[in-house]
Amino acid sequence: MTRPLLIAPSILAADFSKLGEEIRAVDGAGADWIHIDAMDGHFVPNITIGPDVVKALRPHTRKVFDVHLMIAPVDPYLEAFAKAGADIISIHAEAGPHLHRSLQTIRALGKKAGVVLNPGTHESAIEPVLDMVDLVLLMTVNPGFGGQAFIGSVCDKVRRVKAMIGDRDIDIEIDGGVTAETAPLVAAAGANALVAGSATFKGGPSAYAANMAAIREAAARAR
Ligand SMILES: O=C(CO)[C@@H](O)[C@H](O)COP(=O)(O)O
Repeated sequence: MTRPLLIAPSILAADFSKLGEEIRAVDGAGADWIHIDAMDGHFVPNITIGPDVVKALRPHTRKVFDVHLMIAPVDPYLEAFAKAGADIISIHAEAGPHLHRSLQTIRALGKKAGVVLNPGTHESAIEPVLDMVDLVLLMTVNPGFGGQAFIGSVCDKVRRVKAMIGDRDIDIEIDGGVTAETAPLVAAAGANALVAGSATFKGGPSAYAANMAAIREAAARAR
């Protein structure tokens, strides 16, 4: 079965002085999911969005809130992000301390669970938890900042993860440096959900629809 192609603008690249407006703009411009990056200044060298901001943004769209937690340890924050309105909560395999327990908690909170791998982490780290997740997110940059260069060597890992997943009902999402030029590489390798920050938000609101359409069309041609 071919999974639907999904475009998830990362609001890390949006204008933080008007995040609600920005979310409404990408919603209207064709975003499938809204990707929200929560960074703790410890697991990654940047601090961004917490659950109170997610809660404040929730009324601005009915689209799926795809929340990527770059937090270690993450367990103390799962409930707060769930209550704030996250639909998918993704956590890093590298963040620990107990990946299996954290995924159990996310599912027990009634949310979809995602597991994330940094570019330098082998996919064997997630094999034992594949039956507990709805999403595998493969980073194509080292996490912490938007606007970094795409790491193409991750494409081989996308292929291997796709094979490992088999017929399980799991989306493969890519995050970092996704553009109309790099999207075909990961789509051809088997990814179906594409996070795009800089490539969506460049040029301001009047460009968002065309920016996302360019990524979507380039990826679709490569599948
Ligand atoms: O999680 C992260 C970075 O850690 C990403 O979601 C970035 O925000 C993607 O930004 P672009 O590379 O698309 O600008």
